[in-house]
Amino acid sequence: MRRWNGWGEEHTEMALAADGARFLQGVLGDGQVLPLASLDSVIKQVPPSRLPAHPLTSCDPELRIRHARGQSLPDWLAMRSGQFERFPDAVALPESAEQIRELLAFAKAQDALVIPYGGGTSVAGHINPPESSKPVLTLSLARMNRLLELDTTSHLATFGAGANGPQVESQLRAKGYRLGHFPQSFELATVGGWIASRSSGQQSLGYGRIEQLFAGGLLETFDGTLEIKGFPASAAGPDLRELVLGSEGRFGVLSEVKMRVSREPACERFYAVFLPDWNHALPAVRELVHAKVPLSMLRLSNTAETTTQLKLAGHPGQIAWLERYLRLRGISSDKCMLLLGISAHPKQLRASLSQAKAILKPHGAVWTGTLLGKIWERGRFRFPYLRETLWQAGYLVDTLETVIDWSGVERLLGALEHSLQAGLKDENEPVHVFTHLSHLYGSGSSIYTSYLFRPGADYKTALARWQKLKKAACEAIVREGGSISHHHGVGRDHAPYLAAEKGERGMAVLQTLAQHFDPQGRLNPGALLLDQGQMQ
Ligand SMILES: Cc1cc2nc3c(=O)[nH]c(=O)nc-3n(C[C@H](O)[C@H](O)[C@H](O)COP(=O)(O)OP(=O)(O)OC[C@H]3O[C@@H](n4cnc5c(N)ncnc54)[C@H](O)[C@@H]3O)c2cc1C
Repeated sequence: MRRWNGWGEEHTEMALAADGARFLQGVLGDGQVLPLASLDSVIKQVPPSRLPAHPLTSCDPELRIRHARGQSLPDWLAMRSGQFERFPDAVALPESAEQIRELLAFAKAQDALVIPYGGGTSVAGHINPPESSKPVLTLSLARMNRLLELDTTSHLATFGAGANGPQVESQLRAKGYRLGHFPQSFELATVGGWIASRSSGQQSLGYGRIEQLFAGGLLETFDGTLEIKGFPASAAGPDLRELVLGSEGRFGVLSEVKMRVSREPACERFYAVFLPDWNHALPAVRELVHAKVPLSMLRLSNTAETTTQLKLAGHPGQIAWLERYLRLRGISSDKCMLLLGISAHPKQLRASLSQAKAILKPHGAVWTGTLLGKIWERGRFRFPYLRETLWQAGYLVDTLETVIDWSGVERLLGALEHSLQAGLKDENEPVHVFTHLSHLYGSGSSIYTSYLFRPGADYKTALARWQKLKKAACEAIVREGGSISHHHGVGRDHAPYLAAEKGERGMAVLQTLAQHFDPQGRLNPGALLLDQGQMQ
């Protein structure tokens, strides 16, 4: 059973090693555990639905609770305190495009708002019912999760847009294929949600971001179905796929999506490499991407993240042994860990490996084989469960991400980390901050920063601390010329910062598109674009 107030399956946990707990206590002080509201107490708060009964909708209070919030930190604070503020009035779980169209017609007739819902893993307030006098219908794609067609000649797979990561990959694997989109939220996030919020998977270096994987599909709108035909490439004017990518449920509901798939790789390995410090590590990874070495993943942790990861990993004996070995090889406390993935035929794997080794050697790299890579691979979708463990230990964790050209990476990273480290100085409260680069391009890189802090005495303090940190970090991103999101999307939390990136004319184009698809502003208002009330 999925947790109603947090991440993932109820009985899955990720332990925090004693060494890790001591480390956190050292950097942040004693944890502060906040009390949890019970599901029963929240069920009692759910108001009567403002929507009439419909055969395709349910007003069950628990279902409404389970679709009321995503996975951002303020969502967690709302769910755990029981202060949800708002719930959808009804939830629908359509099984076909026809039913989606019927539900859109119902919403129109009832003057209701509609929130398309994939896996509900948004970390930017995408799927939270907005404050409105109108009733809210949340439309979950969870039942539209099948592989509908696999064209093995063209390597194209058509899915129901509600298929989540395991459903996508297990149906493809049975036929020897792979999509290769592995966001950390893989367990719950859906292919429709990936497209609608421009997601990026951990192996985007090899498989591409979602925009490279999305070939076409069907968008159900108030005006009928928009069919986006997929071609390998086309010069026939602007590409309509771009209307859907990042549309965040504002223009319509994706019912079917056609994805570019590959054969399962014959061989896949993840290697851990250590570099002496950030000044050696950054040019090293830049050189790797500029040389276009066929790799499927690069993930470079800065010194603070490397230290934190090794402390939280458990196995202190093995880590001490690793650190002794690295010291002997000239790598000490400033070290940066690089995880490098290759997914290929064994011959290609050997060639990529030797090319990567030749490039990294002059930068002082020490290779430690595949053991740490295997540990990472086994736990890659379990890390989100650590958030639960940290909560229980009395610490909050959140992440921020952005992207910028290589010439700005160091500057933006420094400003972002500083904004967070200094963010609670007025309360004399420490914030533990660390960063990695995990989506690298010829022209630049994403920057992914995690920050841990204590909630304070109550939920109000916790939320105020988060708001302060988030604002400082978003302002630093905008000031330094980064994008407000590399892969989490805009949602409601980042919407105030979008205009800085798109400019006045760009925003006008997006508003016009929203107006075209949804003249009455029913589809997910407040996400992506600030709506009239919020702009005043
Ligand atoms: C622990 C954790 C780790 C994460 N790691 C990553 C990561 O590595 N990479 C990454 O890219 N993101 C990551 N995310 C963010 C999140 O998983 C992504 O934004 C994901 O793409 C959301 O997919 P979803 O199916 O859960 O969509 P939802 O959260 O349900 O919805 C997101 C947006 O898409 C719209 N939408 C959803 N389905 C449809 C549809 N069928 N038609 C039209 N609109 C639709 C919604 O209206 C909403 O605006 C992470 C989140 C968490 C909690």
